[in-house]
Amino acid sequence: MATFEVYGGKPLKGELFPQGAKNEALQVLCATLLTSEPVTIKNIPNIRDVNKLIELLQGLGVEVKRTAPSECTFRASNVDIEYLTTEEFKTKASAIRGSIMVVGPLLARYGKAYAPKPGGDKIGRRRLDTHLLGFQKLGAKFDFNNRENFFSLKGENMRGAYMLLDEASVTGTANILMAAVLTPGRTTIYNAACEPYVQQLCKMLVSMGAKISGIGSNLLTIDGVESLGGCTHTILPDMIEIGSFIGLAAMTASDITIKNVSYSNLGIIPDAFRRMGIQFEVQNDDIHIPAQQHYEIETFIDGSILTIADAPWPGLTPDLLSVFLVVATQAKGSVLIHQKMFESRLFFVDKLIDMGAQIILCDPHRATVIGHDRKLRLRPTVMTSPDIRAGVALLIAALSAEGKSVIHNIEQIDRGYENIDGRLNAIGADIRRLP
Ligand SMILES: CC(=O)N[C@H]1[C@@H](OP(=O)(O)OP(=O)(O)OC[C@H]2O[C@@H](n3ccc(=O)[nH]c3=O)[C@H](O)[C@@H]2O)O[C@H](CO)[C@@H](O)[C@@H]1O
Ligand SMILES: C=C(OP(=O)(O)O)C(=O)O
Repeated sequence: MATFEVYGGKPLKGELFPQGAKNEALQVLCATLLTSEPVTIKNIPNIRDVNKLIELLQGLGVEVKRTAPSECTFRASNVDIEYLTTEEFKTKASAIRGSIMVVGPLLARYGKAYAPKPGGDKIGRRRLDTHLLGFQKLGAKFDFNNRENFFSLKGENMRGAYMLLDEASVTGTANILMAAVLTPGRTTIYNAACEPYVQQLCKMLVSMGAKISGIGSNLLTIDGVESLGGCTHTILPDMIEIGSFIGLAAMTASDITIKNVSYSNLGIIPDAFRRMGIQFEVQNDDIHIPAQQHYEIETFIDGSILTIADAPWPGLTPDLLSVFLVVATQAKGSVLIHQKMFESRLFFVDKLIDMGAQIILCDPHRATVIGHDRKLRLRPTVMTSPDIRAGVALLIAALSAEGKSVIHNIEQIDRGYENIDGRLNAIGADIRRLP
C-alpha cells in the first residue's frame, strides 16, 4: 500500500493539462476488439485502470504498439476467447470496472464471452442487470455462477431488437451498443446513457463503419453491419479531473489555469461550481481560476439551502460529488450534498470531520456541509483513501491543511489520476510518494 505525505497550506500557481478521460478510455479500448484492422487511440491516460485493461487486451491476443507516450495502435486480428476462462483473466478483470465491456464486442464478433464480476470502486451495489438484460433482448443467453462470481454468455444468433433500459447505465449502454453494431437488424436503445464518454464511443464506431443515429440523446438507433474497419480516435480531456482541479484551486486559494478542457463537453459541471461561489474565466478553451480568499455558496432562488445532487447525464456526474463536498467545507454558506446513485460513497466525511470540517452525515446518501469561510483551517491528519474520488477529495483537503498529512492506499488515486503528485508538485505542491 503506497502512501502520500502531503505538506499542505501553500497556494499553488500555474498551468495544469488534463489527461485523457479514464471512463472514455475504458470504452474505446474495448471497442478495438470489434475489428481485425488497426485502430489508433490518442490521448490515452497513463493510469492504473487503463494500463490494466491494455494488459487484458494483450492477454486476449490483441497486438498493442505504443506509437507515442499517450498513443497506441491496437490490432485484434487473432483473438483468443479461451483466455477469458483462465485464472489470470479472472484475477485481472475482477480488478477493474471497465473489463465488463469486453463482453459486448466479443459476443457480437465471436458469439460468446465470459466475465467475472468486475471490480472498480467499492461504493455500494454495482449491479450488471442493465448489461445482461440488454444482451438478452438481442437474443443472447447468460449463466451466472454464483460460487465463482462468473458470467458465461452465448449469442450465436443475436438479432437487433427494441429495448428500454432499466436504467441509464454508462458501461451498460456502451456494452450493448458495441454488441449491436455487429448484430444483424435494427437495435433501438431507449433510456441510453449519453455521457460524453458514450458520445465519443458512438463517434468512434461510426468512423469504423457503424450505423448509429441519435448520438448524444437517450434514444440510440443502430443498424447492424457485417464488419467494421480500423480508425483513429482521440480521447477527450477527463472532465472529472478538470472538476477536481477547479475544486483544488478554490479550496487552496490557488491561481490555476486548466488548459484545453474541451469546454463544450463539460455540460453542467462549470455551472455547478459557479453555484458554489467559485469564480473562473473561460479563455479560448482554458479555464482560469484566480486565487479566491472567499467563495460563497448560492442559495436556491427562494432562499432555501442549495442541494448539489447527481443525475444521469446531462445532470451532474456522481463522480464529482466528493470534490463538491470537500470544497464546501471552506466556503461561506451551507449545502446539501445528495449522492443518489451510490450508497457507500460519503463515509469518507468522517476524516474531514476529524480535520475540523462541519459536516452532518444525514444518511448514507446525504451530507450537509456548513462552510467555515476559512475562519477555521482544516487540521492535517492521517487517512486512508477508500475510493478514487474520495481519495482525491482527501488529497485536496490535505493540500489545504497547514502541516503534514498522510494518505494511505493512494493506489486508489492512481487508478484515475496520472502522476498527480508530479503534476501538482510542478505548480508548487509538496506531495511525497512513499512506496
Ligand atoms: C468505468 C466507468 O465508466 N465508470 C462510471 C460508470 O460506472 P457504471 O457504468 O458501472 O455505473 P452505472 O451507470 O451502471 O450506474 C451507477 C450507479 O448509479 C445508479 N443509477 C444509474 C443510472 C440511473 O439512471 N440511475 C441510477 O440510480 C445505478 O443503480 C448504480 O448504482 O458510471 C457511473 C455513473 O455515472 C460512474 O460513477 C462511474 O465512474
Ligand atoms: C467510480 C469510478 O470508477 P469505476 O467505475 O472504474 O470504479 C470513478 O471513476 O469515479
